[in-house]
Amino acid sequence: MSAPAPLLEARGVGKSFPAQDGAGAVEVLRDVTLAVAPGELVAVVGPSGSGKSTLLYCLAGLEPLTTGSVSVLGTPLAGLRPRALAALRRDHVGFVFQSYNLITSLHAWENVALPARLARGRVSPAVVDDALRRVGLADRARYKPAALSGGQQQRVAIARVLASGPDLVFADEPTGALDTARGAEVLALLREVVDQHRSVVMVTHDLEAAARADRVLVLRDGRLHAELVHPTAAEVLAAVTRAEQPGPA
Ligand SMILES: Nc1ncnc2c1ncn2[C@@H]1O[C@H](COP(=O)(O)OP(=O)(O)OP(=O)(O)O)[C@@H](O)[C@H]1O
Repeated sequence: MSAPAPLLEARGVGKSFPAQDGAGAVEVLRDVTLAVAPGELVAVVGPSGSGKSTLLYCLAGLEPLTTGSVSVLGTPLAGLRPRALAALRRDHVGFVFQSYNLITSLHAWENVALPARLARGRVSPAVVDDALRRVGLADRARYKPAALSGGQQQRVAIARVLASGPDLVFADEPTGALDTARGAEVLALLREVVDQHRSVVMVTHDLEAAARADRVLVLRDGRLHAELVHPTAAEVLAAVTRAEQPGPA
């Protein structure tokens, strides 16, 4: 039997930003090639500044690439007009981002309901209630984001993913603002997402979170430095420590 088509494919992705002193460009990602299959939970780890968040933004179509290509569900993002790109994200992609997150004027329940409503025109109230209950926030449904802690806002974002059921979820530090027990619950919910043949790509500094992934990609200076399959937390730590060492890769 042939392998399932990847939900996400990146080839030779490079990203440069203009240098802050105005002289030339800073190369942040170099030649990143990867594929994520349905049912995979992939973690991206690496030293601070190695390009993890930039990679996530590029893969999610939120940042234009300097070189290379990204395809989501077989559709190359570069060929899409802004409206088609927005529709692809709306219908198939979910985000758990600290800085691309909840709509401040809507309370938690409305934030959870919104993506499903936009994608399908309707949402079942019971599904929204259930998603909030599963992240432990049933009693905060009518709270606006400003009245929620950082960790609670992250959990609302997870509930939004549970309620809207996107094929591909990008998560930036999904356990970052949570204590160990809540972090473990969130990882269990992300595992449920991939068990439904969907995919999750998460950037994390949390070794225990990375050790719950099927695959861990280690970035160093904007390049893929190593790939670990079902590693332990100790193996992730060793790989990140190696990536932090100066000298040739
Ligand atoms: N908009 C931007 N303009 C210029 N440089 C940027 C921009 N965004 C990111 N960078 C640079 O790209 C590099 C990688 O940043 P990025 O946030 O992707 O790293 P990271 O691995 O996620 O870091 P951390 O673990 O500290 O969050 C950094 O040196 C950063 O200064």
